[in-house]
Amino acid sequence: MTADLSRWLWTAFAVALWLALIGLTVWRVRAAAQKAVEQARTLAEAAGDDAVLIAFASQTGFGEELAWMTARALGDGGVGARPLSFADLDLETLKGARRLLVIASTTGEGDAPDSAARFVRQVMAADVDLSHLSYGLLALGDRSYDAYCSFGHAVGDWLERSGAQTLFDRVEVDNGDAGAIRHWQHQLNQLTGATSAPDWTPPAYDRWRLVERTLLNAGSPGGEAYHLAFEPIDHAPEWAAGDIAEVGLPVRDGEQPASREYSVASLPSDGRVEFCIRLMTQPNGTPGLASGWLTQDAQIGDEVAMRVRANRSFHAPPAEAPIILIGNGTGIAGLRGHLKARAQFAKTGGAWLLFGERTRAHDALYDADLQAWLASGVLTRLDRAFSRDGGEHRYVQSLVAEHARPMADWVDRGAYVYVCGSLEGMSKGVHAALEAALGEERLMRLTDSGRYRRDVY
Ligand SMILES: Cc1cc2nc3c(=O)[nH]c(=O)nc-3n(C[C@H](O)[C@H](O)[C@H](O)COP(=O)(O)O)c2cc1C
Repeated sequence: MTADLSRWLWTAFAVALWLALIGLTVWRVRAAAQKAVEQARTLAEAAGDDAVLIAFASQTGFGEELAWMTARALGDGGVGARPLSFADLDLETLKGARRLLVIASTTGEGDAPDSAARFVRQVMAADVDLSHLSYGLLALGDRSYDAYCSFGHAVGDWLERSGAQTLFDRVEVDNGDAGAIRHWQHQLNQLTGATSAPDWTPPAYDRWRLVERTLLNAGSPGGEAYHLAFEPIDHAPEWAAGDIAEVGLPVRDGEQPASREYSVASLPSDGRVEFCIRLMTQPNGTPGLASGWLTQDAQIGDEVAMRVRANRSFHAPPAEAPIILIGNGTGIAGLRGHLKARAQFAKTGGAWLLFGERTRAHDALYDADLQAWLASGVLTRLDRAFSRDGGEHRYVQSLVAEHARPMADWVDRGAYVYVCGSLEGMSKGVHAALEAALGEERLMRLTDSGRYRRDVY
């Protein structure tokens, strides 16, 4: 065999292997999505007319997960259940139900999750008679926010005004508190008559190993941002771009700190979970509990308890649709996951990234990846704003305003808009800039149809 022929054969073999890997990944993602749909259909079919309607409004997937656990618990107790997102909930469905369980998270500053925006505008604004309905309410929130559980309470107050009867007192869950969730489960047992249903155990963490930690922004005027990578020890779970990882922290001063959530910046085909984490500082100058541990104290090779959880409202749009990705700082993590996912398709509808950070010299996070994706056509367009490079402070929202025309064109061509990053520093400004660029009405329609999605913190 000549050297040329053998080189050709090796290249053909490598390309075939690469295509097979892509095919396998696409098949796996489709199979997982199909399984979720089938599960929903089976539950709904088994539910019958007297099913308990479980309406969930979730921004980052926790409420949705609890909705499915609730449906399973009712099913195990012999009571049919039908989980339904607020995105698909209408008055007719409520009129047709006799018993309703609402699982409602609060996001933003006391706001409804995006999936519930249409319901709030169109259904909750009206005076309706729901006196035939009995309901229970699980309100998810976090006491560190001023408007604690306020969307859950808004739904509860509206149901009261509409004449619905309570099945039991509202249950509030502060930051995933296990005790409150157990209380909800006991209320479910009352509904099913079960006496011995096991408590929902806290979700099992998998064992992962920290294998890489790289400082991404040496010399930056901002806080240090790190790229971290973890490899699974026992088994490799499946997940999709947009998903979130929940990290269990070690016990500190005899107390178990609440877990922390991070957007996953990699795909299962990478064989590792990757994050982009900023080292936070507390008001007294000491490092943040979770970010300090992950970026400073944990050593390469250390074991970390973690589970990856679905964040369906930030999953990818169809590959053939254009996507506009908007973010700042460590928000690049979730967006990088989406670009990696797009890179697995031979043909896509195009991707445009608008990103904001402090300096071009030190904070052009994942620049090598972005340049490679620009060169390969995965990324169609890249616009970055660096706020500390001198002159006027330009942020990512400034980019949205500057490029309002092409942005509207992309949306006309069916683009989805994904926003990932800080709530305070970015998402409110980006929202206002999008409203100005696209018009309030159009942005509302995008939200209602699931084409405007946010993963902000
Ligand atoms: C960006 C952001 C804003 C939030 N705002 C509030 C709030 O105003 N009031 C509140 O009680 N909880 C707030 N929370 C806490 C969430 O309601 C809580 O984490 C909940 O468990 C999330 O559930 P989900 O995953 O179903 O969206 C906020 C969380 C995030 C990430």
